[in-house]
Amino acid sequence: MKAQLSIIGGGVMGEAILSRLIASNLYLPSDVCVSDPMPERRALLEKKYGVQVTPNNLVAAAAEIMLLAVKPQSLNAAAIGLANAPATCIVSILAGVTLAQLEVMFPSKPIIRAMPNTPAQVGAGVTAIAANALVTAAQLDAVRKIFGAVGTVVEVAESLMNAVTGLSGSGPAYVALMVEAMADGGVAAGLPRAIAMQLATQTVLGTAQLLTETNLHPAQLKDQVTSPAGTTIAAIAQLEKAGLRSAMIEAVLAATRRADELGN
Ligand SMILES: NC(=O)c1ccc[n+]([C@@H]2O[C@H](COP(=O)([O-])OP(=O)(O)OC[C@H]3O[C@@H](n4cnc5c(N)ncnc54)[C@H](O)[C@@H]3O)[C@@H](O)[C@H]2O)c1
Ligand code: PRO
Repeated sequence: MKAQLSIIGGGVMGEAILSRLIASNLYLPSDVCVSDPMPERRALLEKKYGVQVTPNNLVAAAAEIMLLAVKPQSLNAAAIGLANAPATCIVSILAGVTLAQLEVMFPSKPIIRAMPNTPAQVGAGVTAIAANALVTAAQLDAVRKIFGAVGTVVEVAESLMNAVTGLSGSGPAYVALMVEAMADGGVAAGLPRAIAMQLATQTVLGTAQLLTETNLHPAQLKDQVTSPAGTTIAAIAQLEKAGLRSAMIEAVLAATRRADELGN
């Protein structure tokens, strides 16, 4: 059952990446093997995507690219026996786990550390990647294509990967919290829940699109919305009083520190 790509851990992120790789035809289902100890996960992934599945990581590891998608806390258990696995290139999406740690587990292997995020499920993710010195240009290109199928890809110095984790890796949760709170505000002001959710999500989506397409600085965008003595400045005064900006900065820093801890 030699596969071109193996995914060790078929959970939320493993499936998010898998689903887009199959949908975009980058890999045929028969070229992918997913390893997971949970029979229900294996059954679901086999049925939904037609990929090979196995409970045995070593079987899955006989692939050209091995994507590690287990929790950092499961890495030691998952890596047992994989050090001499024939996979040519190893890709890890584990928060906090460094290239140096992976190089101890997988000596003399080309390794790429990556940090995607959950909008990958709809092809709108962003993934940062950092490669060790043994990765060839062809391998880097193949891994860029994998993450390109789930969104945009940026290359960063490995020293910045925990900051990436704190910002874009965990970021979808911050935005989801904000959408939920904005919708709650709308409901408090009398809107039906479904309409409040539609207005909140489309406002976030549209604002992100506007910033991306126009290259406007966020402060310019804010000024365009904010009329003198109008509604927006009344809201902004409340957000500043509640320390929204400082809370967001501290949140990203806390997540970055937690990624540091997960790597220790
Ligand atoms: N969820 C996110 O937003 C996100 C974003 C970027 C990176 N990550 C990283 O991706 C990794 C996976 O996160 P997730 O949210 O998909 O977790 P998850 O718990 O949904 O998936 C992990 C999967 O690994 C399987 N597993 C456990 N032990 C295993 C073993 N020994 N061998 C093989 N498989 C095993 C589990 O059964 C589970 O299906 C984490 O390291 C996390 O840091 C997650
Ligand atoms: N989810 C993982 C965590 O919370 C890593 C980034 C997003 O640890």
